[in-house]
Amino acid sequence: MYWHTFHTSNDASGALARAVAAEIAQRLETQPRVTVAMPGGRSPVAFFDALSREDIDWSRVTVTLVDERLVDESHEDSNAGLVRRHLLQNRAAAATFWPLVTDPARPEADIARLDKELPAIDLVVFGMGEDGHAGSLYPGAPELDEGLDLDNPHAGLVITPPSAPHQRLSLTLARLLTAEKLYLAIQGRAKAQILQASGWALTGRWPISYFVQQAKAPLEVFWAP
Ligand SMILES: O=C1O[C@H](COP(=O)(O)O)[C@@H](O)[C@H](O)[C@H]1O
Repeated sequence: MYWHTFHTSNDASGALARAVAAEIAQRLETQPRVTVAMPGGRSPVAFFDALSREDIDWSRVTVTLVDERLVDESHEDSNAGLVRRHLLQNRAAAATFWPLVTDPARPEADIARLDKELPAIDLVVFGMGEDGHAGSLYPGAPELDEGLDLDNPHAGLVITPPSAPHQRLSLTLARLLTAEKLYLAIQGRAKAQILQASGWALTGRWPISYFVQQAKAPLEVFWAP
C-alpha cells in the first residue's frame, strides 16, 4: 500500500485525477482501450470534475462503476447519475459509459449481463466508508461473505447494507482484484485510522482489509485530513 498525503481534499482530488489520467494515457500507448471502474457516494465530485478535463484519448476509454445503488438513474443517490453529471463532461464526454444497473427492479438480469459482457477492468478507483466498507462491500451485510469470496465466479452481486439506504449491486472482490492497479480516495482522520487498523486484521468487520492485505494489485491511497 502506497500513501500519498495532501493538505486539502482538493489537492488530493487533483493529484488523483492527474495520476489516473497518466496511467490511462500510458496504457493507451500499448492497448486499444482502457476500462476504469469508478466510485460513487459523495466524495468523488472534485476528482471527477478534474479528471473530466484531462487531455487523454477519451474515445478509447470505458468508464464503469465499482458499485451502484438499486435506484433509477434520475434518483439523486444514483452513482451512474453522479458519473454522468461530473465525469462524462468536458473532454471525458467522449468516453463510453458502461452502467452496472439497467433495471433496478431486476438486478439478477444485470448480474447475468455483467458476467457475460463486462469488459476486463484495467484500473479501479474506489472509496471507503467510516465503517470500513469498500465500494458497497458492507460489514454486516448478509451477502458479504459471497462478495469477499475470491472463488466467486460472478462479477457482481446484490448487497443489502445494514446501515445505509438502498440495496446495491457491487462488483465482487474477486472481479475488482483482476484490475492491474487500485486507487483508494479517502478523506479524514477517522478513515485513515480504519485503513491503518485494517492492515492488522483480515476481517469482515472492515471489508477494506481484503484490499489492503492482498498482493494481486498495487493499492495507492490518496488521503487528505
Ligand atoms: O455508498 C458508497 O460509499 C462509498 C464511500 O462513499 P464516500 O462518499 O464516503 O466516499 C463509495 O466509495 C461507494 O462507491 C458508494 O456507493
